[in-house]
Amino acid sequence: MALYIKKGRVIDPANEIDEIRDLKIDNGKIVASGLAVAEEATEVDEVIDCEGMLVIPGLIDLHCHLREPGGEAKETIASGTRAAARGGFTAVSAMANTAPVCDSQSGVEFLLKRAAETGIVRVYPIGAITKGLKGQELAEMADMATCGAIAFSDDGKTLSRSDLMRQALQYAQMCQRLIICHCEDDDLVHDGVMHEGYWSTILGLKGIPAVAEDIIVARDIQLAEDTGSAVHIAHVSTAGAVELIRQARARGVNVTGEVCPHHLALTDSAVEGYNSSTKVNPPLRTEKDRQALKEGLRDGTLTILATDHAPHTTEEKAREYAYAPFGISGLETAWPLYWRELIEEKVMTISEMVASLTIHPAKRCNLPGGTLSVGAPADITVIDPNMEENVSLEGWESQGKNTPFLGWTLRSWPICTIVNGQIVMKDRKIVD
Ligand SMILES: NC(=O)N[C@@H](CC(=O)O)C(=O)O
Ligand SMILES: [Zn+2]
Ligand SMILES: [Zn+2]
Repeated sequence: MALYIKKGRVIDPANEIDEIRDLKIDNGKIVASGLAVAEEATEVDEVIDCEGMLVIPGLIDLHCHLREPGGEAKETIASGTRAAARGGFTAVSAMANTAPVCDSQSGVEFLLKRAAETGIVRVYPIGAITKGLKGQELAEMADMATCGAIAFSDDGKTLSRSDLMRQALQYAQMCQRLIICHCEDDDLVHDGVMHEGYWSTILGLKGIPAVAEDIIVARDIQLAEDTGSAVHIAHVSTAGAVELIRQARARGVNVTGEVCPHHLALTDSAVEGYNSSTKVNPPLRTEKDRQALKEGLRDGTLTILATDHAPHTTEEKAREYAYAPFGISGLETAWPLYWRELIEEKVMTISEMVASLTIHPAKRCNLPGGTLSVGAPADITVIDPNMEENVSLEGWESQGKNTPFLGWTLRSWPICTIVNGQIVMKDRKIVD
């Protein structure tokens, strides 16, 4: 039995395709792509009529937190990958800040094994840079790379010691892996809980200055330049960081940066009301920063869109603002938020936005997928660009209900997610 995707607007940036086409899927692969391919379908085949829909490569999230092992009350690989599928993602990479930390071969193997047993989208492990994320001793990076770690990051924490970051960059280059940097100077962050500025003063909350981010972004760029290694800046949130990345790229440093939906859609004014769902690392910044992120995406300084999906329990987020954990549950609202901020605001073309969620992250980490080429794995997402939906917890798959977007009416939603030729989400519901 084959699966046909009929008459969708196929957008495949890697192949410079943007036209109405059919796709044929068989044995987990795209086997044909063209104008009247679906006409050969017989009764035994399945045909999805996609008139008026966008058919794009499955979305790839380079930055999410699945919490398993150790944080199963917040999320599991099962619930997190269901949230991913509902959000149109066919692959996610899982950060290492679990308990225990994913800092060894057994950690990577555990993740891959659990993902094979319970995950419904592809899961790629990111190994820790330092043992236990403690920032004191390098983890066994080469071992982890051999058994499947696609990149290394101490995300959740800044690696303060520049000597270790330098060594990590050298090792990562040897094992042809990317270092992903969480950039916040710990001393400047201190016990801040939101962006330092007008709103932190008004609200009486301790601030995190923008320069806390800029300073570490500058350091990591300098270290990447010094070692000739590749570096990727996670969750870029400040105008200063965008400018540093722009200048570094112009002089040939191998640096990329990613942007998260919440930093595009919200500013620090959203903290008014003390909704702890707005508490995130790095914090929501100012309008000037938000516009700088958009300009960075527009001019190609920032090439990757990621969610930084960071689920927490309702109990933890119910604490007072200062004591609630940082993080936003982002997989299920990412696409329509990007759409609102980047397409409706005419920052990027649809094809450019799709590239930032597919071929760019795939290429950066040497992952399969990211295209709709004949012969490629059939990881495909179908989007209804006109569907309007209110963000609500009805049908929400992530265990983390910590979203600041409840009640927002958003347009353009994923309606079908196909992983390796299998339909895992249809009509906004997981196919069990
Ligand atoms: N982004 C967040 O606010 N939180 C992340 C950690 C991180 O991405 O730095 C988490 O693990 O909860
Ligand atoms: Zn981080
Ligand atoms: Zn993160």
